[in-house]
Amino acid sequence: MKYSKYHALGNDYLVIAPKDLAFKLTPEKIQRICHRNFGIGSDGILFGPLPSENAKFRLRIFNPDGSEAEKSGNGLRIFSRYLWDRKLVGDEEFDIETLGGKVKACVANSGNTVQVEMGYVSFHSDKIPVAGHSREVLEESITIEDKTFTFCAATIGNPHCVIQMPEVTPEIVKKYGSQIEVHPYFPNRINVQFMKVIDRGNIQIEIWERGAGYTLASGSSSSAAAAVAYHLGLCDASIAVHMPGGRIAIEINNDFLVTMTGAVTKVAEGLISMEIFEYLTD
Ligand SMILES: N[C@H](CCC[C@H](N)C(=O)O)C(=O)O
Repeated sequence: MKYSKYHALGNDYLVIAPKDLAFKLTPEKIQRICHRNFGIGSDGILFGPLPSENAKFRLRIFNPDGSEAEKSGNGLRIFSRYLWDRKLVGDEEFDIETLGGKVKACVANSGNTVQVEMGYVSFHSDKIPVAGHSREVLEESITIEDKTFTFCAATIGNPHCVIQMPEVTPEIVKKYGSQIEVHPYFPNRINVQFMKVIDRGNIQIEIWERGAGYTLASGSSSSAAAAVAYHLGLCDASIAVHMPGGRIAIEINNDFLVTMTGAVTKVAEGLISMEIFEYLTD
């Protein structure tokens, strides 16, 4: 079965087109395809283009644990580049329907840069969701083991927990991220970012993704963390988000409409052998 592999600042995805699908994409098969040793290896699968009633294309996004995500910023940049590589789009703006809403995308710089209008960020508990009474989730407390953190929560279609720290490291996000991801506060689980505000135009984040674990970059995490920093008055409306895999440019308007611009790199095209699914029950 054909696939294309791309990465966006080290957050890598496989694109599988419905026309090439040779079997039902079950969670077990997705886990196997994404496995770094027993499969191709990736931070997720982008399944599309699918038909849509209200956009030019529709995209389904799967995490390596087999769960489906409402949105993926890096995934949307990669999918946009895939469409451009196949001449299904040119340099014009086009829209893509996702589970977490419709976005607008545009490919530039000979396919190496993609801009996506990601949608509006909300901090409201009912939309994220976060357990408890209806409110904006800003500067609340969460205790994991011996540590109590102050966090803000946001959604840009998918949910995010943003924790501001004076310094951030991979170690801290790997130590606490997996427990925050599945904390009872978050009925749909949650993506986690530890954020350092460098100055009014720059933040640094370390990321633990829902359904994927530690990743080198994340577009929706960049959007959510930047929106939190802006909402808290710590940053201006144009923010560079620095991650281990590289940098994403975020623009936020007064209504918290977020536009993300970042790189995409093509890695490979290939064929998935059915042998990798041996011993799977479904
Ligand atoms: N794991 C995320 C989806 C992928 C997000 C990330 N790769 C991005 O670039 O936004 C979730 O379950 O919401």
